[in-house]
Amino acid sequence: MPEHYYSKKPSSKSERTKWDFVLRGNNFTFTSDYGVFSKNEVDFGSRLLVESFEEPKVEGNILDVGCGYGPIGLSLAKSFPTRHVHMVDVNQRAIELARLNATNNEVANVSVFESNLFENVKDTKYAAILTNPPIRAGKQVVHSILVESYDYLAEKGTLWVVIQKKQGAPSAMKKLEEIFEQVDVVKKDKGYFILRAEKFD
Ligand SMILES: C[S@@+](CC[C@H](N)C(=O)[O-])C[C@H]1O[C@@H](n2cnc3c(N)ncnc32)[C@H](O)[C@@H]1O
Repeated sequence: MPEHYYSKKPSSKSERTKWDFVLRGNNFTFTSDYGVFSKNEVDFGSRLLVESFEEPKVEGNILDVGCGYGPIGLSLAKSFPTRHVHMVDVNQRAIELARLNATNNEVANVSVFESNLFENVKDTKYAAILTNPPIRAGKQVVHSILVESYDYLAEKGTLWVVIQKKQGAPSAMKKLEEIFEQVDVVKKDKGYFILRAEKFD
């Protein structure tokens, strides 16, 4: 069986790497590894997503779906210290690294837990949900994240998605428009789209 970054228990050898990266004006030292998405630097799409993100108008926690080693959730937790950020992933190696990165970067307002999609997510009133979705897991998984997010958002809560045009941005946009009251492309850069969907009721 080929190894994927979205395996529950990656079997690839472990060889951690550590590097510095600035997100939203804050310095981070990240540890990543084989068997997780983006081993050597923060993915361009993830960076575009966090740099485009605007603080939600409503009270509430923030959720990062498919957190990997943690760049999205940790950068938002650092930017918005009064909010709590939940970070979930199906990949146990990613969860372990996200926890380590939270500790090493002194980010305390996060909870990192294992979840297949929203399976273990209990909060249903998130102010914002962000995702750089697992394209390689298939369109069904990606669209499940988009569709199910609606039920986990507070009224006026927003879903933020980064997706490349060639990897399905137009169909993701169409799917979001079927469910959300307001959907916008807030940024386009190098073929990456940042989609923002708002729930009104
Ligand atoms: C494109 S990567 C983004 C990782 C990380 N957010 C980043 O910016 O580097 C997508 C992530 O989704 C996770 N994933 C895949 N299938 C999932 C599922 N069914 N439920 C939760 N997470 C999943 C993968 O393990 C991977 O970490």
